[in-house]
Order: sequence, then C-alpha cells, then structure tokens
Amino acid sequence: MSLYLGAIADDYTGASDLASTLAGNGLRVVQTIGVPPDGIDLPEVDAVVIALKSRSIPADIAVRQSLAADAWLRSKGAAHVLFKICSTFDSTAQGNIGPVTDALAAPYLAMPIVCPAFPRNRRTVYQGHLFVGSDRLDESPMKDHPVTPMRDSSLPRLMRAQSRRAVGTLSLAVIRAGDDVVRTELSRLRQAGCGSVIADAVTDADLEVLGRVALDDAVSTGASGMGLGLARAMVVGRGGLGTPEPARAPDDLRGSLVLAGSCSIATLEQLDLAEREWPVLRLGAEELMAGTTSVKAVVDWARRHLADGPAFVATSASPDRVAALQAAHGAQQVSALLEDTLAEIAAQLASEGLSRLIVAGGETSGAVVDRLGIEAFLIGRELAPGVPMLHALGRRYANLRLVLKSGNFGGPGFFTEAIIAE
Ligand SMILES: Nc1ncnc2c1ncn2[C@@H]1O[C@H](COP(=O)(O)OP(=O)(O)O)[C@@H](O)[C@H]1O
Ligand SMILES: O=C(O)[C@@H](O)C(=O)COP(=O)(O)O
Repeated sequence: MSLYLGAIADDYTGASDLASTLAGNGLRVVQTIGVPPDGIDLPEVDAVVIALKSRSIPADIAVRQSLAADAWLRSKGAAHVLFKICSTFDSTAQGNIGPVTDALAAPYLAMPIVCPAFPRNRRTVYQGHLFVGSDRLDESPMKDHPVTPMRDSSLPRLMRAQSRRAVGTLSLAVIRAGDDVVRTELSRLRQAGCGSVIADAVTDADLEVLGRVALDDAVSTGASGMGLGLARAMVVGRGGLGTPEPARAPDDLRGSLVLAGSCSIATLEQLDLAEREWPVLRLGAEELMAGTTSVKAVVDWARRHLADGPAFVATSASPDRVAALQAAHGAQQVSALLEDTLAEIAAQLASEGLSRLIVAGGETSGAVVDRLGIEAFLIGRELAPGVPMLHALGRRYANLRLVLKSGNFGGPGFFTEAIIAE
C-alpha cells in the first residue's frame, strides 16, 4: 500500500465525516479504528483515516496515540498527514488540538495550517472567528456541549491557550489573492517563528487554495473542509485517483438499531421526528442509577422491536436536563455511565445479529465501536454531508453496516433516511 494522504481523527464520527469527504472528492478511503494491527488485510486505497478517541482525554495520551498513528501512516508512504479536528474546534485550554498539532509538526519542522471550516455544514472562519451558520461559535449551541462547551469564537486565542508555539493568522484577503501570495505570507510567518497558522475560509474555493498550499508541508490540522481541499489538490495533481464505493442493494429494515447519546440540537430534533414513525425508548441516567431500569430490560425491549424493524434507544436530553444531571452526579460520571450503557446494549444486540447500527454522537460512537471491537470500515455512499455509510471490515461483523453521525450533522429526517437508505 502506498498512501497519498494520511489522516488522524480525534473521534470516530469525525473520522467518518472526513473519510466520506475524501471519498466524495475522488479518493479511495479506509477508516481504521486505532492504529491498524500488524498483518491487517486492508484493500488498496489512496487514503487511510485512523480514528482515535482522543478529543477529551489527557493531552499527553492524545499526543502519544497521535504520534503512533502518524508513524504508521508515514510507514505506508503518506507524505502529508491531516489531523482531523471538529469543525466546532471542540477542545479545552489543555488541548488537545494545540498539543497534538505541535507534536505532529515537530519532527518535520512543519508549520501546519489550522482551519476547522466546513462550509457544507455551515462552519466558516472569518477574521479568525469560527461561525456555526450565522452564529459565532460562542453563541451557538456548542456553548452548552456536555464535554467541551465552547465559550470563545476566536481561534487564534483558543489555539494560543493550547499551543507552546507562536500562532499566526492567514486572512481571507490573502487567501483570495491566490496560492503565490499565500505561500509568501506563510514563509514570512515561518521566519517570524510561528508554529502554526489559523486560516480563514468561507467557501470550498478558499479551502482548495489551502489544500494546495498545505501539501507543500508535512502536516495540517482541520475539519472535513481541509480534507476537501487536500483531496481536490491531490486528484488534480495526480490526474484522478480511484472512485467512490458503489451503492449496494436495499437492506431489510429489520435489525436496524439506532443509539443516540448526542444532546446536540440537531439530534434532539431528529429524534422528535423519528419518534413519530419508529419505536424510541428514552433512557434516563436517573433510572439507571436508581436501578428502576437495566441494560437487560432495554435489550429485551429492543429485541422485540428489531424482529419487525428499527428500534431506537436515546439518552439524549435538553441542555437544562443535562446541566441538572451533571450538577447532581458529575459530568464525567454521567457521560461514562451513559456511554457504557449504550455500548453494552449495542454489544449484546450485535452479537445476536444486527443489519444496521446507527449511532448519534461522537463520544458515544467511540464507546460503541470500541466495545464491538471493529477494526476498520470501508467508506460507502454519503447519507448527509459528513455522514457516510460504513461497511465493517473483518469476519466478525461482515454484513453489518454502520452509520456514525456527529451530533450536529444531518437534516431533520436523518434517522429515517439512514434507516431506509440502500
Ligand atoms: N441525558 C444526558 N445527560 C448528560 N449527559 C448526557 C446525556 N445523554 C448523553 N450524555 C453525554 O453527552 C455526551 C455527548 O457527546 P457526543 O456523544 O460526542 O455527542 P455530540 O456528537 O453531539 O458531541 C456523551 O458523553 C454522552 O454520554
Ligand atoms: O467536524 C465535525 O464537525 C465532525 O466531524 C465532528 O468531529 C463532530 O464531532 P461530534 O459532534 O462529537 O460527533
């Protein structure tokens, strides 16, 4: 295998978002869960996205895991590695975007371009500020995220708090002046001692400039928009690579399990709509803690419904309920309990045979996929921007299709679309 592009994603839904974007822009892609074990049999592809669950773990562990992933990707020929972060820059003052970016750049004396813009999902960066639709990041629903509440929209400020190196900026005006002007500005910033550069981007055309220029260096950091820019630059530069996976025959709807742990507004709306059509069990942390419900009871309920069609289990709750629960029991404890519970439900039902497993929420998807022990996926067709159909590789779950949806992604009817899609 000789890779054109390597990527390291800090969560699993982010990885499939990126993999889908790369596939949609002409690259053949595999997503692996963690660094692939020796001897893994992967198809011949242009890009590998290694999914880590490193967004909210201690920074030193995130750095160690990312460097191991980088070493594997470079050993397979990747000259450029993209560190895939969230398009809403999910992180804290401790990291992990800054520490991981610094560590990946150091061996190559790289000065990564950092840009979380993803215009297809309405994430744009202007004057260094990140916007979610028309809201600044700190005024968007991300301000209430259960794990990484984002209370500032200034990317240079957020990055400076996390990085040991000086952080430069690349304005939209410079980007729109074209590749040569950008290259001149980057070399000026490098001479000024910058270790990374926050770039504006509002449209895909801006990201195409960034993608072309980023390929001069060994590392970049960004969301799927950066992936789009890199993929387009590679496909043009190398005269067309691979084709996306073909669609498959329609599935029987039986055995389609949906698990939702995301509390993002988009997921809450999607669940409300799905509830009109499909059986949805709302699982409360209070009931689990009080012992008035159990994994066994939920599995029994789901098994009955899965025999006829889809079944949903959701822990998702509104920001005020999340805040109350966290205040009473501790944020990490509640997250761990709910993630473990959904993962255990998935494991028990998958061992009996599921046709499709749809998970909403990045941390939640990480917990579920880890518990199932799936090592890699082939990226299938895109169901919504940033959300592909995943075909599990390996014998254990050979016929299982998964959908790992970032909490904020997908339109209101996403769940039904994902259930009935080919
Ligand atoms: N009712 C709830 N109260 C508090 N936290 C919750 C609740 N339901 C889910 N969570 C936790 O919120 C977090 C949601 O994060 P994640 O799964 O990454 O979703 P998203 O993709 O929307 O960020 C998870 O850790 C999950 O366990
Ligand atoms: O870039 C994005 O927004 C997504 O790919 C992503 O990383 C989302 O993370 P979660 O909301 O935790 O799924």
